[in-house]
Amino acid sequence: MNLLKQFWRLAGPYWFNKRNWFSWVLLGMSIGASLTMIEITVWLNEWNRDFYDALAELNVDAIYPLLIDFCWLVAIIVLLKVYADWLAELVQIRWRQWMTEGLLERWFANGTYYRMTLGEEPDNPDQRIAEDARLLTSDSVELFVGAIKSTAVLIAFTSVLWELSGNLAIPWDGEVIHITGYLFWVALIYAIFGTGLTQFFGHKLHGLNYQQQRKEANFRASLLRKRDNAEQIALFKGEAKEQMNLKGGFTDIIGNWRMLMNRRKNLGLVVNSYHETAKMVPLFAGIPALMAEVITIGGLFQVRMAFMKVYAGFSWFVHSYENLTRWSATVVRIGQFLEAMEQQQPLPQPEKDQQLDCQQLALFTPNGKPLLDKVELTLPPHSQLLISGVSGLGKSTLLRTLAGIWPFYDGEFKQAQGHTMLMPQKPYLPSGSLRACLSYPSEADYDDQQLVQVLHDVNLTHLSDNLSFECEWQQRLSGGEQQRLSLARALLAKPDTLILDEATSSLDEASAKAMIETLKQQLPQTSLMMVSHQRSLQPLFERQLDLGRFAAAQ
Ligand SMILES: Nc1ncnc2c1ncn2[C@@H]1O[C@H](COP(=O)(O)OP(=O)(O)OP(=O)(O)O)[C@@H](O)[C@H]1O
Repeated sequence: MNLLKQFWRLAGPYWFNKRNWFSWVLLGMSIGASLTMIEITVWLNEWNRDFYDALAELNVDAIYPLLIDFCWLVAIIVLLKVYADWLAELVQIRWRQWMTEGLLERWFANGTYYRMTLGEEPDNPDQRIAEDARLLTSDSVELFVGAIKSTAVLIAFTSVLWELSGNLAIPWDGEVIHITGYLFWVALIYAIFGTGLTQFFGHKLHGLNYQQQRKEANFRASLLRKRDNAEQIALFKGEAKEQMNLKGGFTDIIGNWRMLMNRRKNLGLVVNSYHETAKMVPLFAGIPALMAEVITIGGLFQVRMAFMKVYAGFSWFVHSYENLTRWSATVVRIGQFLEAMEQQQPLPQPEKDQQLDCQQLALFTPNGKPLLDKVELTLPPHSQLLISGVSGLGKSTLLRTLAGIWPFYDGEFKQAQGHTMLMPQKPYLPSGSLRACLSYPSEADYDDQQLVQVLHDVNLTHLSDNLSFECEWQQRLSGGEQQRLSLARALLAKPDTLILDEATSSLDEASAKAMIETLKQQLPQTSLMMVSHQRSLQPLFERQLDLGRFAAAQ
C-alpha cells in the first residue's frame, strides 16, 4: 500500500495535469490497439477450431481458404502489436522527459543539489535522475498496459472457455455433481496456485534488486572519479590500488548478483514449470468433454488456446513478477530522492545593504562544530580587504557564508547590493568551447574582441585563437592557467563585489600580484575581498584582517 502511495505521489502530478492530455490520447490509442488485437485473437481462436476440424476430416477444400484467413489475421495482429508498442513508447518518453525535467528543476532549486552534499545525501543522485526515472516510466507504462491487456484477455476468453467447458458431471458418493464452466475454474485455481508459489519464491527479489541498482551506480560513479582524477592517479602510480578498489566494488556487485541469480533461478524453476505444465493442463482437463463427445478434436485445440489465454490473464502477476520487483525498487529510490529534496531547507537569502557587513556572526560545520565566533567585518564600496588565518580555521566557510551558500551560521549579515561573485581556489571549468567557459554561467554574448582582450589581460594571449575550440579545459589547462581563466571571467562579468578564495594560489607571487593589480585597475567599482596566504599581495589591499581572533573555543 505504501508503495502504491509513493507511486501515486510520483505519477499523479503528471497524469492529472491538463497539459498532458495528449499522453492520455496516446495511451488510449495504444490500449485500443491492444484490445483490438485481443478481439482478433478471439477470431483466431475460432479459426483454430475450424482448421483442426478440417484437418481431422482431411477436408482440403476448407483448409486453403482457412490458410488465407490466417494470413490476414496474422498481418493485422502484427500491425496492431507493433503500433501498440510504438505508441506506448511514445508515452514513456513524454512522461520520462517531464519527470527528468521536474527532478532537475527541484534538484537545482534553492541550491538543493548543494545542500544535499552537506548532509546525509541519498546515494547517486545521477542514477536516480537518469536511470531510475527511465525505468520507472517505462516499467509503469508496460505494467499498466500489460495489466489492462490481461484483464481484457481474461474477459474475452472467459466466455469462450465457459461455453466450451459445458457442464461436467462428476459422480460423487452415489450422486452426480455438476460443475458449470469447469475449465474456467481449473484455470483460476491453477493461477492462484502459481501466484502463491511465485510470491513465496520471489519476495526477496525486491530488496536484492534495490541493492543491485545501488551497487551498480556506486561502481559507475567510482569509475567516473578515476577518469576525473586520472592525472593524480598516474602521478602517484596508484593504478594497482585503484584497480584493487574497483575490483572490490565489482566483487560487491557480483556477490549481490549471485544472490539475485539464485533467487531468479528458483523463481524461474517455478514460473517455467508452471508455464510448461499450463500447456498440457487444458488438454488433460478437456479429455472428459472429448470423451463425452461434447467437443471435437478442433474444439479441444480451441479449448487449449482459450484456456492458455484465461490462464495468462490470471497469471499477469506471475509473469510480471520480476518487472514488478524492479519497478518497486525504482519507485522507492525516486521516492526517497524526492523526499530528501523536500526536506532540504532553502539556502538563506541574505539581506542586501549599501555594503557587505556582518556583526556577531558565528559559523559551524554541518555537524554543528563551531568554527568562528562573533565575526565582525565590513567591506565598504570599492574597498579591498585581505583575510588571513591558519589552515582549517574557517576562512573558506566564511566566504561561502558571505556569498550566500553556507546555511550553518548564527547571527546576521548583509550582502552588498548588486552582483556578488565568488572565485574558489579550484575553479570549475565546464567542458565546451573556451568562449562558453569564459562567459560561464552567463548567457551574455560577449564579442570576440572583448574575450581576446580579457585573455590578454590575464596573460593567456596564447589561447586567443582557441575561442571556438571545445575540450575538457579543466584537464587541459595548468592549475595557474585555470585560475587566470577564472579571473578573466570576473573581468568580463564586472561584479559589484568580488570574493576571491585563494584564487591566485597556483601563481607565482609576481604573477599573483600582477593579477590583483589588473583586477583593481580594470574593476575600479568592484569591492574586493580576498583570502590569501601570499605575502606579496598585502600591500595591494587597503585593509587586512586576521580571522584568528574570531576562532571559536573548541
Ligand atoms: N562540508 C563540510 N562538512 C564537514 N566539515 C567541513 C565541511 N566544510 C568544511 N568543513 C570543516 O570546516 C573546517 C574549516 O574549513 P575551511 O575550508 O573553511 O578552512 P580554511 O580556513 O579555508 O582552511 P584552508 O586555509 O586550509 O583552506 C575544516 O575543519 C573543514 O574540515
